Amino acid sequence: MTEPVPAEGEASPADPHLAPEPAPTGAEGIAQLAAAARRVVDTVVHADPPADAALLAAKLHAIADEIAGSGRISPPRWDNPEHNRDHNPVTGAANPLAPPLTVSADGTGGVVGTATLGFPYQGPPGHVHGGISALLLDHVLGIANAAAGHRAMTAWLRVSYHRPLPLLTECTVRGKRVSSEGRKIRATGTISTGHGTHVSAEGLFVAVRPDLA
Ligand SMILES: CCCCCCCC(=O)SCCNC(=O)CCNC(=O)[C@H](O)C(C)(C)COP(=O)(O)OP(=O)(O)OC[C@H]1O[C@@H](n2cnc3c(N)ncnc32)[C@H](O)[C@@H]1OP(=O)(O)O
Repeated sequence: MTEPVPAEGEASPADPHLAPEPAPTGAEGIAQLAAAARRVVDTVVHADPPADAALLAAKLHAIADEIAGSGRISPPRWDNPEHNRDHNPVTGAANPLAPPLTVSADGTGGVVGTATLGFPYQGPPGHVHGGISALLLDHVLGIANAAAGHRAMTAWLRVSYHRPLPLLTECTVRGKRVSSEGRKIRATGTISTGHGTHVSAEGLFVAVRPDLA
């Protein structure tokens, strides 16, 4: 018996990017979609303009329409930490904009995460955009505060760029709450690689008012 031949444009069952396993549900399914979307973004940033760009764009729009057809989640709220965790632009597995950075406790009261940033995050050639470094630090300092029991918003963040942060190199992002005084919390953090510290930051965070939290 001959194998059915996929129609033109239809993925072959041997396509390595198709998951033949049981369909994932919930957060796992969204994370899988986000990972695929992240790969599309990375590929588009790299690509020479393909001859059939308009056709490919139409296919991507059709996929987006199909995904949108499954409905939209309700707006995020402070009291839904899972949503905030999964959808944020730094560690959010459900957010294609997130590298994503994976963060855990560092055993000394702070938090630590690692990520390897690719071309979508490029600023100076071959290096990470400074605004992206600030984003990573802002968020990781926020997680450090949350881990220390403070749900807080950034009032100010001072970022120092010591040396360019290379793309495609695993970097380590650390954050730690250093003090708190009433609702005001101070935290510091760094981004480093095997070559040392590339970026450091200190910030003032203000605990979310109880009527908003
Ligand atoms: C785990 C999840 C991690 C998520 C991390 C995400 C980090 C973020 O991106 S947060 C988003 C960016 N930040 C923002 O949008 C914040 C916008 N600003 C605000 O909402 C408010 O100005 C806010 C919350 C900072 C402070 O407002 P409010 O809650 O009314 O506090 P307020 O009474 O004005 O000030 C409290 C104290 O902080 C001080 N303060 C407030 N803002 C500042 C500031 N910018 N600089 C210095 N001090 C400040 C005040 O002087 C006051 O001090 P004191 O108690 O000694 O008199």
